[in-house]
Amino acid sequence: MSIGQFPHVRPRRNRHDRFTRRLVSENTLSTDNLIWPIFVTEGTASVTDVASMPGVQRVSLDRLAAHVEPAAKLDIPAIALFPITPTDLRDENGTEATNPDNLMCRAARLLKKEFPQIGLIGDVALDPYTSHGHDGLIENGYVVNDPSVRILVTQAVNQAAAGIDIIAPSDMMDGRVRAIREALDNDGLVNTRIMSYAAKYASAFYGPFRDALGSGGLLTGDKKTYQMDPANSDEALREVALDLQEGADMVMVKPGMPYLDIIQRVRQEFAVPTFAYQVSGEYAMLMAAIQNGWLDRDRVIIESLMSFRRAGANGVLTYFALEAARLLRA
Ligand SMILES: NCc1[nH]cc(CCC(=O)O)c1CC(=O)O
Ligand SMILES: [Mg+2]
Repeated sequence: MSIGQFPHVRPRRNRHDRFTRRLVSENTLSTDNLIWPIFVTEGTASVTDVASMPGVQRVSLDRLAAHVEPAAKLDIPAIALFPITPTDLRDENGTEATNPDNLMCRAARLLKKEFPQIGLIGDVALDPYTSHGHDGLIENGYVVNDPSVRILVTQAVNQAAAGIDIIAPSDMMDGRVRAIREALDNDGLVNTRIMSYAAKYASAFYGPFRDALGSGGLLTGDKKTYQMDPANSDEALREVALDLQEGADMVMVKPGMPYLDIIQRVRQEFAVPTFAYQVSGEYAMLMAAIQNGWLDRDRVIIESLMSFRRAGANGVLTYFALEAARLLRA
């Protein structure tokens, strides 16, 4: 490959100046790679801060268009919606998940009308709606699979009918991708895409998100009987293979930076559209250091997002999406 060793070979030559660095650069990060997660809440004229996620807010529907406007201006391709359900609307069975007029569906209808060009990604799982904070139904202390899937299917079809373009099941029940695909197709929603949270780990990095949703305090026990063990890697490939067989159009690995190895393996093995979620805890960690002046904000945002691209991700769900898009435009 090379003609010999130092002093003939000097890798620093290709870093000598900006033009050469540009020419030899192997990966790119652009606004095309960004998906912005958004928290929506009931009520009016309500914009509240998420304490553990500085800069992230929960917004009521009357404020949603104004909130999303900057993303439209920056040409961010898609946003991911997460509804916050008031405690009195939560129950054991997550009934509100199947209400065709729930907050998520209303948000979808509103945004489709206001910003038809922005892709809408809908989270499908029961945790925003259950009194126990789990992603599925509980029987005898166990999150049961098949009955949960039946509810997720209704939830997904309602979301798609309301204008969600990409259904993103984050629940980790077995077989839900096939069940959702069949139900969508039966309803003629053949172009609704599915981005499955295929390899989702039982992670401590979701803490701030559960604060944002108000499901953290409600959660009984942990999610280890359905989310993956952080020790496992081969299992992620089996999970992804199954979701692809079941009809997933895109797959996701979550969390992000602590799982770059998984992203890389998935991308190399399957060569399908692969997404990463830079989750709430990663955001909180970076923001805490940024706010202390310990990390350079602009550089660490771009570097952290570039790491996903290097690992092989097509795109990243990131709470930094607006900031990143601004930096990339500058
Ligand atoms: N269906 C739950 C869900 N969907 C997205 C996140 C986490 C996102 C984040 O931490 O930013 C979670 C948390 C969980 O599994 O408890
Ligand atoms: Mg699975």
